[in-house]
Amino acid sequence: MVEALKKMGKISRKGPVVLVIMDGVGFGKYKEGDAVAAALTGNLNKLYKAYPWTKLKAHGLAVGLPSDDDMGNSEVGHNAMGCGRVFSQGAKLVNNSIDTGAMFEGSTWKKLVHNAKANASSLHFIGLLSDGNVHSHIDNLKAMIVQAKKEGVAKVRVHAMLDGRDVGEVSALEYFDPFEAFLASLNDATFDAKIASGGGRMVITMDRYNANWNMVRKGWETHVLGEGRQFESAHVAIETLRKESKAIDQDLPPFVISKNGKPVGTIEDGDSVILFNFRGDRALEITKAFEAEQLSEFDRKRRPKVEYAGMMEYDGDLHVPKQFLVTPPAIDKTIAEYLCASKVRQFSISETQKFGHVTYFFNGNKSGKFDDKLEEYVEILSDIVPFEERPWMKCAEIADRVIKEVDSGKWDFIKLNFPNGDMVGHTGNFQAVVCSMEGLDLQIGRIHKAVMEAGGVMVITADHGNADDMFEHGKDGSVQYKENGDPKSKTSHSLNPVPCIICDSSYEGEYETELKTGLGISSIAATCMNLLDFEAPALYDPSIITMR
Ligand SMILES: O=C(O)[C@@H](CO)OP(=O)(O)O
Ligand SMILES: [Mn+2]
Ligand SMILES: [Mn+2]
Repeated sequence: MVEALKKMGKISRKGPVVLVIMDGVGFGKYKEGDAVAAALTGNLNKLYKAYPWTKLKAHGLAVGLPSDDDMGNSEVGHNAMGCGRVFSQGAKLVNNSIDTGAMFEGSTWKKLVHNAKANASSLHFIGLLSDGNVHSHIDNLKAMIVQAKKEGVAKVRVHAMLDGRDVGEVSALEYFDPFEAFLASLNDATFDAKIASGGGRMVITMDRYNANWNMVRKGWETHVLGEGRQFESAHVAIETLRKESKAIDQDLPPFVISKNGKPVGTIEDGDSVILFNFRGDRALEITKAFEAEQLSEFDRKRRPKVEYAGMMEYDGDLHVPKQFLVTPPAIDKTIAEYLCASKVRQFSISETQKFGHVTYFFNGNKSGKFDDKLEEYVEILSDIVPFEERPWMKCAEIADRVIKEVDSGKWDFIKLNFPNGDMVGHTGNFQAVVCSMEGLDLQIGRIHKAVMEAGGVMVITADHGNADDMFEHGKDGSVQYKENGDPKSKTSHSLNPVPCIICDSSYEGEYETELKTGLGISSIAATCMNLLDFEAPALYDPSIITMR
């Protein structure tokens, strides 16, 4: 338990502190492909003119990733904002665990390897095959396979999702081809490793926040049951399905690798299974499908009795999965916990696609509340559509509810996430992203008006960039083009900084109008505490405002 925060006695205001997180909206580095700059955002433009604002770092070391070459993502971004400081994140912890050999000394690894050897059964790996380092890294997988062979496992099967969302939108063969060659180089009389199934990450297995369990059902059928369209290799599957479906990697239909009509790697009783993704949001549902005694979300048809482990513990409240390879960052003393201890009434909202971001990620990957009486979480149901077809998503519905809650006077701290810049940004469709930003801007204007009328303060920021960087650029900064002359779309997050605008309805000179520079998004937590008239805990990264 944390202690109540100390009141500063410097700020008194009628209305709430409203933290608006514009997911995936940064400051573009290049003019071309910056959909944030290209959009008509009259409201944001006005706010930049009227209020103090600064830029915050949202990638790499500033959010606990291994290096400044790593783009930010929602997990590490919301963790940082929610706990006020920076923890070494999954990507880094898994690297360390493999480099030091700690993973292979651990009881979970030993148990799964022993199980596969004792039963002369298969060790399966399920996960995202790329070096995106948001959910997984291919090098981790390779290290585990090499080690499995060394320890005498005879049969390895890999169930691999195509990425195209944290890496180039049609880059899958850059990972799959060398990976198949890597497996071939390991195979000999004692060892047999193969890719057994796969598909686009937005089609199978990696759903999140219960948005679309059909994806998990399809993943189960593909990986576990071996049901689906058969191909002789992942390479052939990807080439064929690309030609037929015209889909980019993340949307490629599922495939099963077979020999003589028989899938090469269904998951059977006695097998061991490792989900090698380290990030939890898109790992929880498939984990539930393996672990739950009863599953109401879909009919598994057959549930093999396996030893199942995740790369990490994905939910620190519910302790899911039961077994994992690497201990997650010990994120504690979050802003929500401090605010509950200080009797601050808090309201959190987003639509399904980002609901867990302002709850589970914000609370350090814990799904529960700290205090039911002080906190309310609201989820607006997301549409199940390609978001380039509905780029406004549910931003108006989120704003409607936020305005209602601001008007109610019930809350001291309101936080919300608008998914538009990110979810539409990932589609790579420039026009749709511009539209998403314009839709979002209208809602920012509405919320701003309500907060000002209520005598509150609105803090506008983001967890990382995406919409600000929609074209591929070469090393020299030039736009990369496709054969047909269109710019190559960039579907992944950017390395760009994000805004922090402080729109204070009742500013009376309590703090300097010049905001600090050079800080990261972890400073959002202390800033919100100050705006609520609390001293931030000494262990938190500095506030963006300097109190007078
Ligand atoms: O969609 C996701 O899972 C990631 C990208 O891999 O995006 P975000 O971190 O914004 O949730
Ligand atoms: Mn995000
Ligand atoms: Mn994203």
